Amino acid sequence: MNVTVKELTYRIQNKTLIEAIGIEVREGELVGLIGPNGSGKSTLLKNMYRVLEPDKGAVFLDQQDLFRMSYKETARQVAVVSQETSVSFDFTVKDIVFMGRNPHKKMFEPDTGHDHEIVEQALSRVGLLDEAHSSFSTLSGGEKQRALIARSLVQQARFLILDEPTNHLDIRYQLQVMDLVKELGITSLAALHDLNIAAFYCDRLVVLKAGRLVASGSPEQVLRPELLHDVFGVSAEITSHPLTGKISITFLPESVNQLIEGRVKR
Ligand SMILES: Nc1ncnc2c1ncn2[C@@H]1O[C@H](COP(=O)(O)OP(=O)(O)OP(=O)(O)O)[C@@H](O)[C@H]1O
Repeated sequence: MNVTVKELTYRIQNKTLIEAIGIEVREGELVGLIGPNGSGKSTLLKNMYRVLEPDKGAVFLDQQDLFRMSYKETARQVAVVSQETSVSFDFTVKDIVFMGRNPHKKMFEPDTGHDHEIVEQALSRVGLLDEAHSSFSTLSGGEKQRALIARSLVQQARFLILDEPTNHLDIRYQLQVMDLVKELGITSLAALHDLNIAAFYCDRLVVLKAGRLVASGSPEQVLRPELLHDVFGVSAEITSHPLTGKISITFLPESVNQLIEGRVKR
């Protein structure tokens, strides 16, 4: 699925949180949405998964206008994995994953063997088959995210939105979740804070600053020291990693920066 965002603007109480954002996520791409705290990443994504209603602009899923679709149809096309993973009731992992079947069913329609098969396949794919009957709330953060990814798999959505999916996860689970997302190959847009992870996994990056799009392109094109300084207010050295060939960013704290400048002057 190709996703096109056109001139998306969202205001609240006369404050413009995102303004005229235009981005494209092409079939099978993983696009990273980066930007400092408060730059509008979650607001943009919430407009795209219809928790918020934009003031202006459009989103097209292939040729279909997202804002003209029913919510049920939207749920068949768009899956969301966000960082908020608490649930109010004591659901099992399997219950949570089963919820992904809802947009495909009528009210009170019983689950079929086909539904069970799809759910078990998804649990197996994310490595949680053994946890199927465990309580969701007892899972580790990484396992919860994997369960939510399994839910989006059974949803059979063609566009995956991830809002800081690796937040609060330790590095092993961060890599595991990103490996999984990459391996799925679903057209995906992910808000990410870790720029090295974004550089490693994403096909392209889009950068927000104060609600506006300020750059987009491959990680190599986007992650330049000048941009990091301008957008995040930090100094950084960018190298190409000898093993992975990917961009690697070393952030330089102000104290180190002063030391380097001092040496250069001497
Ligand atoms: N309901 C609201 N009313 C007023 N301002 C809001 C509201 N929701 C968000 N904001 C403001 O909009 C801006 C963008 O917030 P948003 O959560 O989209 O940023 P973000 O880039 O996802 O940030 P973070 O990286 O911290 O998660 C922030 O300044 C935030 O305070």
